[in-house]
Amino acid sequence: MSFISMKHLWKHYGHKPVLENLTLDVAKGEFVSIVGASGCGKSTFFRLLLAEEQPTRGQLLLNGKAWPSEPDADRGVVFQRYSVFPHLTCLQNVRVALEFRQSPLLARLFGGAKKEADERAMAMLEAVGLAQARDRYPHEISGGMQQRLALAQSLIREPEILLLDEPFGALDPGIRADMHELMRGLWEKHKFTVFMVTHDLKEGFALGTRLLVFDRVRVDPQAPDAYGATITYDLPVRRRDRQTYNELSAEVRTRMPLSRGTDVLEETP
Ligand SMILES: Nc1ncnc2c1ncn2[C@@H]1O[C@H](COP(=O)(O)OP(=O)(O)OP(=O)(O)O)[C@@H](O)[C@H]1O
Repeated sequence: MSFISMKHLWKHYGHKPVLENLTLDVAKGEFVSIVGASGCGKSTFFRLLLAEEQPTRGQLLLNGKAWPSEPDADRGVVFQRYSVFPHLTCLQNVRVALEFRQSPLLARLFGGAKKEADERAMAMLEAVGLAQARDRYPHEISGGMQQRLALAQSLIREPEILLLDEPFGALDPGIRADMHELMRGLWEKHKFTVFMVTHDLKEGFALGTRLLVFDRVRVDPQAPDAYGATITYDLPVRRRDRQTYNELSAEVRTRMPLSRGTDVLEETP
């Protein structure tokens, strides 16, 4: 039995299919990179995984059981744009994620529970390299540091499934490389299952154990909304040599219209 299983999954908005006939099995601990042209339904796919939306048809199973019907802490998400609270320090930003979980009504902890939450939040800040910034506010730290903070906020809740929606897309290349290293280390340590949308194929190959390509296989120019996207490529990715990487990149490139970031295929990840 797979950890996550989709069978003939469809998602319509009104009469318009956005995703059609997705069938996919994902094992626990996989790192699934997702690429696809703009507007082909990647965010919609995430909303299904977060249970913010329900499939129109088909099955979505977690450990063989019906998918949870509401968002919960088992699925964390990190977006491209910094989603941290501007009025809270780094430490408070991470602690509040625990407070929301443990005290959903007040989002406040007191006494021993608060001390313990502070210790855990501090350990998480250390894990993402932000220990020195504990008392600084988001506007006082860089974009890369804010993304580290957003990651810490998600990870403190120990999600089983982590959804990354172009998490490094707004960062400079040098900072992205550091973030990749951090992400890989956290994933190897915590073993959560990751889905990461990226427009950068190289990033998808560098971090993923698997690469999915979303694309529309059926297109009717007279009725542009008649068909949705599906998974057209599902490639295993391992640390490979340059030749294999280039072959895989070329395969994906034939399936996916060129979009932002796909011009970085010449180097080995
Ligand atoms: N709530 C909604 N109601 C109606 N249509 C929607 C809704 N959400 C998304 N869509 C449509 O579904 C399609 C897929 O949108 P989605 O945001 O999932 O694509 P995407 O692949 O994430 O795009 P991008 O890469 O640009 O972020 C688009 O045509 C969008 O207009």
